[in-house]
Amino acid sequence: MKTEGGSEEAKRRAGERAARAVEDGTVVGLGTGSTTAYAIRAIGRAVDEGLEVRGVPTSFQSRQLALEVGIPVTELDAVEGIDLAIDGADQIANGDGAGRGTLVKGGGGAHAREKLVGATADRFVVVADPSKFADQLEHPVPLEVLPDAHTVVADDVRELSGEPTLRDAAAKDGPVVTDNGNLVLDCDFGPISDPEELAADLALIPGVVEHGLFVGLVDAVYVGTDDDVEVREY
Ligand SMILES: O=C[C@H](O)[C@H](O)[C@H](O)COP(=O)(O)O
Repeated sequence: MKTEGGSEEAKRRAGERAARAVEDGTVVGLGTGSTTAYAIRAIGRAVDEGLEVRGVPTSFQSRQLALEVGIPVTELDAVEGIDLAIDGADQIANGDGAGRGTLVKGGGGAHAREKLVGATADRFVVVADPSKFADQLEHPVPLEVLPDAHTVVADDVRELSGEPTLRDAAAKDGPVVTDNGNLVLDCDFGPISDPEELAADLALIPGVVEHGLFVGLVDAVYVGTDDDVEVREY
């Protein structure tokens, strides 16, 4: 479930700036989405100029793009670690209190692999435009769920005062099916006062493969605007 984003110029600046942080001889996590795509293309150009990297894609989309631009791709279980992961976000908490730097991800349904790769990385950098920030998270939280679990998970979400919606596919009848063969429930909890507590509650629901709240994972956010990039360390 995607919300309206910022300008392409802002996304491009954020993505290309993050790509400059990729060092020679490293393994880089390749996130998913329109902002990260600018980073992947920039890494591809650097590879053309001699940069040696291996990319661990987080989705079919990022793998396809990496292959298209010439980044050698590998898998998480074929590397000893990830030096840097670059990824986008659907919403970022910028308040000073609990939950600062917490993300909602999964607008493209890729958050399970994105969390795995981001959590594995020595440094996890998010690329975004200013429209992604909020004082308090309120973006619906995507849950990747086992296909036959969607009704019971939806009931559990309602018990947590959330409103679940099975994500429909745009160019196919029926629901979105993730790269892992699962379904997605977009769960509206309204303003989320305690993201850490909600993340813990969601993680305990049987049938939930992964939820889209990223708590305590991000190291920095590169915020692109139409004429600059601000780096916010967390
Ligand atoms: O599943 C998709 C991801 O979490 C994306 O990183 C997120 O939706 C942000 O994408 P975009 O940069 O296109 O706004």
